[in-house]
Amino acid sequence: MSQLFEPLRAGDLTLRNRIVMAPLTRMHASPGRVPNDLMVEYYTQRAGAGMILTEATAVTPQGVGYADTPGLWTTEQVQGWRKVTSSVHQAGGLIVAQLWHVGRISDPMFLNGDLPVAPSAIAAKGHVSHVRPERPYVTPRALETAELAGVVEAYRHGAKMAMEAGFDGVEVHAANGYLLDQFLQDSTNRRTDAYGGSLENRARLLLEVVDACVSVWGAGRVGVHLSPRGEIHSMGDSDPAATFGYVARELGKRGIAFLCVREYEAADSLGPMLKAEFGGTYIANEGFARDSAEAAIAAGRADAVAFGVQYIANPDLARRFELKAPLNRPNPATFYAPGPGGYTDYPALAF
Ligand SMILES: C=C(C(=O)O)c1ccccc1
Repeated sequence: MSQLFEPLRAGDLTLRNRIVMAPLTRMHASPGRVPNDLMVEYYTQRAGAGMILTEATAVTPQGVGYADTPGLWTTEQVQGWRKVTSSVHQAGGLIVAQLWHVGRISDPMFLNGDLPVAPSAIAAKGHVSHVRPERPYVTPRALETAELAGVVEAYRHGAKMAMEAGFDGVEVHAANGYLLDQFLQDSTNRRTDAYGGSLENRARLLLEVVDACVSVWGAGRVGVHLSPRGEIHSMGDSDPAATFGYVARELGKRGIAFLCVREYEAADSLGPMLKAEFGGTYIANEGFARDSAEAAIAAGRADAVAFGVQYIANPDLARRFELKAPLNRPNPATFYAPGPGGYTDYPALAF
């Protein structure tokens, strides 16, 4: 019998199956970065997932880097997200907010002319054309040591806003070359204060943010997203196994609800080591299909698997997996397009 459809405890969260909706930035929030009715429909359609991890959601205006991505720092944004969470709950779903700060992956056009902030004044290479005007990344401003407590408080505020918005928990976005990942990896963090240099120092901001979220939610409703392979946004670390192994151990000591790792299914994945070091509920993300997810769970390689593109195109993915039904084909041309096309118009099974 496949374990994919068995319930799973992750801290204080109970997933009805092991099929997780991965965080998917789609840029469909209405102006003011407030979730709109289309987002309510989109997430409600996907409530059959064991757990929905929302698209990355900024905790502060300083942490924004793309047009129309949602926020979670104002009352209006809380009200918008509450429509999403209550509709997902009415459909029997579980939904966790992914808390985000893009750091250097921003631009003065999003920051009222200010420079993006980062651990060090090192610009990302290239540009992100598919979701932003074709402009090279600017060189960010290194955050002052005295500013870092304010960054932690922004995440604590976001965690509180997520609770007011009716979420079941929060996931700290520490992956994909955004702020917390920029502090963690030594290619982007050249600080000489207590937040740079040693592995412990580079992980300090992430762990202070996790502790702030735990102070709001309790450990049982806090997760973390990591991407040790570091390809995105010209990231890199001189010893990923040591860096991410340390973080996994520290998160395990805190007893948080889950660790979700963007690991692909590659043979050289750090996933098995990270799962062992963490010791808690481990969610593997990226590069899995139904059968390989089932095999990974059966082999004890993961407790659950997060699916991204498959959830874009298949609102009822969990049911399709259970019935071994064919999947809708995703259309990359509409991944970031406004409106219902490619967002809420993928069909569910008719029966
Ligand atoms: C939040 C994102 C991530 O985590 O990669 C993202 C942002 C823009 C486009 C795609 C994905």
